[in-house]
Amino acid sequence: MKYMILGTGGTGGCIGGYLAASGKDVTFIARGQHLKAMKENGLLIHSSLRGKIHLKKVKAFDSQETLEKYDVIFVCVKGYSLHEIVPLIAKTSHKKTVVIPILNTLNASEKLQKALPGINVLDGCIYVSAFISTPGEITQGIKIFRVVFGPKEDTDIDNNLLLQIQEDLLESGIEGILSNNMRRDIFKKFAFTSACAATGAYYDVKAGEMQKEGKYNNTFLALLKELQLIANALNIQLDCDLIEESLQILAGLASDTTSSLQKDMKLGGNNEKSELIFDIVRIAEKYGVDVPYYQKIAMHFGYKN
Ligand SMILES: NC(=O)C1=CN([C@@H]2O[C@H](COP(=O)(O)OP(=O)(O)OC[C@H]3O[C@@H](n4cnc5c(N)ncnc54)[C@H](OP(=O)(O)O)[C@@H]3O)[C@@H](O)[C@H]2O)C=CC1
Ligand SMILES: CC(C)(CO)C(=O)C(=O)O
Repeated sequence: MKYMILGTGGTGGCIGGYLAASGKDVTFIARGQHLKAMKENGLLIHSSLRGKIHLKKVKAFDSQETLEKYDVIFVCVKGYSLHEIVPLIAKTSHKKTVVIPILNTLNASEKLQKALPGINVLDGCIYVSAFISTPGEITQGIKIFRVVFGPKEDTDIDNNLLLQIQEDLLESGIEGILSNNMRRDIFKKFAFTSACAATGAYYDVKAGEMQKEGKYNNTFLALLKELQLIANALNIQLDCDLIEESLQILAGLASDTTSSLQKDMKLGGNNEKSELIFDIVRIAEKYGVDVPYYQKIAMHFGYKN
């Protein structure tokens, strides 16, 4: 099975790095200094789970260089880069290729499917904390590494292929979960990240501050309560207590963790505030749900209705 990692950043570097380290056929798509470093020295992952993973030689290309077709494409770019990678997916897919977006957004899969009719786009999400620490190197910071994926409702995808992907993930040391309710699972993962990233970015605090009782933790909880109302409005049946589950994930983060939203805001370029914060306000407006905490944070970051 041939895997392509479309976007070798924090998430893609970890998925592809683990798969390649266990002998799977992986091609990495990257660009800039990071790609240059990978071509010269391979990929180095500093992992809290596995120690150092050093792949001395990797198949790394930019989006123009790769001409092959792949069986599985993990889409691991930020929400704001999604539109630019569509031609590459179209070029590198065959009839049975499955595309698995793992982004922290509620509708990445729908957007891709709309732009790529005839290609099998699954739903996916990821539990990991990782970032490019220097070109060619990824730092992975928590002990959870889980990829949840599955077909969208009412689609017909070869189940053996999905089971094979799950087996490959498990063999590589990634907790691969094949789900038959991705609407629920994406919302659960999104909810944690959205509340965590919105709180962290608004107050400019690290996970350790949010873990303690007090103002930051209260905001995190208030956002989660609003997300529960959004889930109700969208008719998403959660199989857990959103607050309990999110508190558990928060407790597992290293105290110096900041979300990728916060990191991107500090860098001053593009960021995912539209997907992670504004989208909730948009949904709330559409369904008439009261979300004062999201509203306040969205306005602070420039949301205009
Ligand atoms: N990092 C984390 O811990 C987690 C992230 N997520 C989510 O996963 C998604 C991916 O995040 P993350 O891995 O952090 O993102 P990163 O920014 O670390 O990685 C994405 C990489 O893809 C590259 N890229 C984008 N477009 C192209 C292109 N056309 N050709 C080649 N390379 C390209 C980017 O390059 P460039 O920088 O030049 O744009 C970047 O290196 C986001 O939705 C995020 O919210 C979910 C859970 C945890
Ligand atoms: C888990 C968390 C909040 C931190 O890495 C994340 O998902 C992100 O960075 O987007």
